[in-house]
Formats: sequence, C-alpha cells, structure tokens
Amino acid sequence: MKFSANLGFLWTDRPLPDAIRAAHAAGFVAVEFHWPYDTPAEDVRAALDETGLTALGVNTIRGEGNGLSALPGHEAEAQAAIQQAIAYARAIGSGAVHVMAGFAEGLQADATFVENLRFACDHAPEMTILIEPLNHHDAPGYFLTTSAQARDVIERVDRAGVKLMFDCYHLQIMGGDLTRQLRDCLPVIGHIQFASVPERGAPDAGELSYDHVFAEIARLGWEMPLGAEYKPDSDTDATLGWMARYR
Ligand SMILES: O=C(O)[C@H](O)C(=O)CO
Ligand SMILES: [Mg+2]
Repeated sequence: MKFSANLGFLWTDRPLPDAIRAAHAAGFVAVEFHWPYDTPAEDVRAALDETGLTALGVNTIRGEGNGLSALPGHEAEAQAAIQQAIAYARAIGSGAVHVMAGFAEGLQADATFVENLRFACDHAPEMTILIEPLNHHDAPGYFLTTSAQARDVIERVDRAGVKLMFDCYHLQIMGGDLTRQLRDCLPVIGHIQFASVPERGAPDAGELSYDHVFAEIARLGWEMPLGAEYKPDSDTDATLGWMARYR
C-alpha cells in the first residue's frame, strides 16, 4: 500500500516544508494538509518539488466553526474560502480541495451546501471536490455525519468532480460496518483516510483491524495513497512502526 502523510497531525512540531521532507524520509509517497495557509504556497511547492512527493489536498478554512459551506447566509464567505483553497491547491500542484460544511442542520443548510459545492465544481472543473462526514463525538453539530448523507449530497450536486473523503476513523464511529460502506461508496470515493478507533492514533491499535480494512481496500482495486490522519502519541517518527507492516 502507498501512504500519504496528513501534515495537519503528523510532524506538527516543524515548519511545513520540513514536515514534507520528514514525510519523504519516512517513506510516504504523498502529503495532505489541513489549513496550510500561513505557509507561502511557493515554499510548500519547493519542498514538494525537492522531494518528489505528491500533494493530495487542502481544506477550506474553518471560519467561526468547522467550515462555512452549509451555513445559510454565508455564501459569499464560503465561496471566498473555496476560491482561496482552490488557488492554494493549484499553486502547490494539488488536485483536491476538501470543502468543509460547518455546524448546521436542516433543509436550508442542505440546499446551501449543495449550491456551494456546485460553485466549487464549476469554479475548478479539473479539481476533485471532497466532502467528509465527521463523527459526532469530535465534531458535534457538524452538518455531514454519514456516508449515506454524503452520497445523497453528491448525487444532488450532480457534478463529476464532487467525491467522498472516506475517513475510516469517522465512519467506524458513525455506524461501522466499514467493509460494506467501502464497497457501497467505492464509485464516489475520492480519498481514503485512517486512524485507530477510538483513540485516533496509529493504525496498529484499537477496535478496527486495519489488516482487514487495508486488504479490502486493495481487493477493491483502490490504488491511490491512503491518508495517515492520526494524532501521534509521541514524536511522529517513533509512531511509524505500522508502515513496514502494511507497505
Ligand atoms: O478531521 C478530519 O478527519 C478531517 O479530515 C479534516 O480535514 C479536519 O476536520
Ligand atoms: Mg479525515
């Protein structure tokens, strides 16, 4: 398997360009970001060019909450955040943006999210526009919570570019049955992330067997790098024992 280092959680003790170099030295083939906006895109791009790593994605800003795109009345702000993320992604050579929905509920929020996602897809037809269900313990009140809801939104956005960020950690907490969820969602998955459950640590602990999950992902023919989005319980390099097991 190939892995992408999520630099929102891994090597957060150093500047992003150095974190990219550390990910390369550890054997990752790609990196992904949460909110890299404080680092000039050209510095990130230079480190990517130097190491040959691929950049898989950036998130839209959180705003007051966990994103803006499902907040009725905040369309201008949400679309500015989408444009900012797309511009940054283009500048670093990344092909995906995760559009964060925010804390909201109800029909109006749903319609707003769909419209903002159409805006993102139409603004950047070459980009994968990711949406990600988050679990209700870590992000109570977040608009998008299940893969079924995400698939319904994706269908109604009705654009080829919009895809599901399948985070095994969140989806295990929100109902589990992960093997079936993977099979059912496969046609709309744009990226896969993982962490142990419930601690959100390295994948060789917890209630979820990544031996099984990764084997199923490979069996399904998924070839893109999987996003290591976990919170190291010590120095990141000391938590990477799992990589040798799964590579
Ligand atoms: O927390 C996550 O799983 C996300 O992938 C994210 O991008 C930030 O909320
Ligand atoms: Mg995630």
